[in-house]
Amino acid sequence: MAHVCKVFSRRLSTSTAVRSAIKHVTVIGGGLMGSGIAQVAAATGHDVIMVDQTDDILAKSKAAIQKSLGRVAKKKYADDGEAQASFVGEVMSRISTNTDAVAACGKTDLVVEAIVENLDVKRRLFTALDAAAEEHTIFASNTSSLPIKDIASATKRQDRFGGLHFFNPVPMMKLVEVVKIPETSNETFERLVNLGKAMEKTTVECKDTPGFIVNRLLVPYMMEAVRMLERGDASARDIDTAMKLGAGYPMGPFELADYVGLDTTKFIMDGWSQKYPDIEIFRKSDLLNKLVAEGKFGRKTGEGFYKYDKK
Ligand SMILES: CCCCCCCC(=O)CC(=O)SCCNC(=O)CCNC(=O)[C@H](O)C(C)(C)COP(=O)(O)OP(=O)(O)OC[C@H]1O[C@@H](n2cnc3c(N)ncnc32)[C@H](O)[C@@H]1OP(=O)(O)O
Ligand SMILES: NC(=O)C1=CN([C@@H]2O[C@H](COP(=O)(O)OP(=O)(O)OC[C@H]3O[C@@H](n4cnc5c(N)ncnc54)[C@H](O)[C@@H]3O)[C@@H](O)[C@H]2O)C=CC1
Repeated sequence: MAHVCKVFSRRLSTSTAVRSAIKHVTVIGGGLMGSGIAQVAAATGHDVIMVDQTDDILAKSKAAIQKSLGRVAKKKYADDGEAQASFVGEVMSRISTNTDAVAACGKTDLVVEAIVENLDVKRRLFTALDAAAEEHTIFASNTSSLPIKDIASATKRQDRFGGLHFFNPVPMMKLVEVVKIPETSNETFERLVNLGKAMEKTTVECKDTPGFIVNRLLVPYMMEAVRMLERGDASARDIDTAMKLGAGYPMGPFELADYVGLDTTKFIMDGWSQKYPDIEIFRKSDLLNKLVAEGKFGRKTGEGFYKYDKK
């Protein structure tokens, strides 16, 4: 056991060496992204509070984190069950939960928001948090598609506001886009970049342009795949196979859309089609809208473009 603890604390001290000034992180939203962000922040030595709307949701988020940590631990401590359990236990002990976002951000260095992709809901949340958080607390949004400035302007701390855009699944994807608005101070930006590094991610700097870097390229690609399917040019399965074997993508566009969530994909498309009515590729998709109306959100509900076994 002592050996295990030594191995684990050595691993932690490596991340501590590049640890930013941010030690305590509050993650709002315990869904796909929030639970991943909370997991990786805790696994790299940060104390974390994860917030969601109900205790039930939070219990599911913690179970998802525990499962994902188990997969990470298996790789990290191959044949050592005790070391695996110790790793999972240590990381889990750094994550507490709360259903009250305002209370959870009273004493924290950073709030990372990962709630539903809706501007009004995000703005309302941040206005409430702004009044409760300490002066030094930095706010960040994990939004996929909304302008950071439109969210930040709901607060009086735009100099301490930025975008921290993680990728799904957060424990596996190595990138974080760090987004600056003109008001973001250099110190805030530096602390966000340092946090990304402390979380063992590669960071890239982005201006607050639609979709930042990855989604500005990924969303048109994925929507063109949906148009191909709607036109009957090829089946979803063949388009996915073609992009995996012909372009080297780990998932085809339909597998990826189901993985991201068709509800989130629709939120992004609704926002962009309203904002950019003249851009053909952002036009709403009848097929996507139909699937979402039928409650087929992808993997999370057991069906999207494909059907999945419910685990
Ligand atoms: C139209 C608008 C839409 C726009 C949406 C925008 C959304 C955004 O804002 C931005 C985004 O995040 S876009 C999504 C970006 N993510 C991707 O592109 C993921 C692509 N897929 C992959 O990389 C792999 O399939 C993946 C890594 C996921 C899984 O790998 P495999 O396919 O090989 O499957 P597995 O065999 O299950 O896993 C391989 C290894 O990875 C480990 N692993 C997977 N998931 C994990 C998780 N959640 N937690 C911990 N470990 C995990 C797994 O253990 C396995 O490792 P080995 O033991 O070595 O095999
Ligand atoms: N799904 C993906 O692949 C990616 C999503 N994003 C972005 O991350 C954010 C979250 O997306 P997901 O995690 O996929 O969504 P999700 O639907 O899995 O999770 C959202 C969570 O937020 C909670 N929530 C909603 N309103 C709340 C509030 N006012 N207070 C506290 N909790 C609240 C919900 O109960 C839910 O558990 C969105 O802005 C999305 O665009 C960013 C990168 C990738």
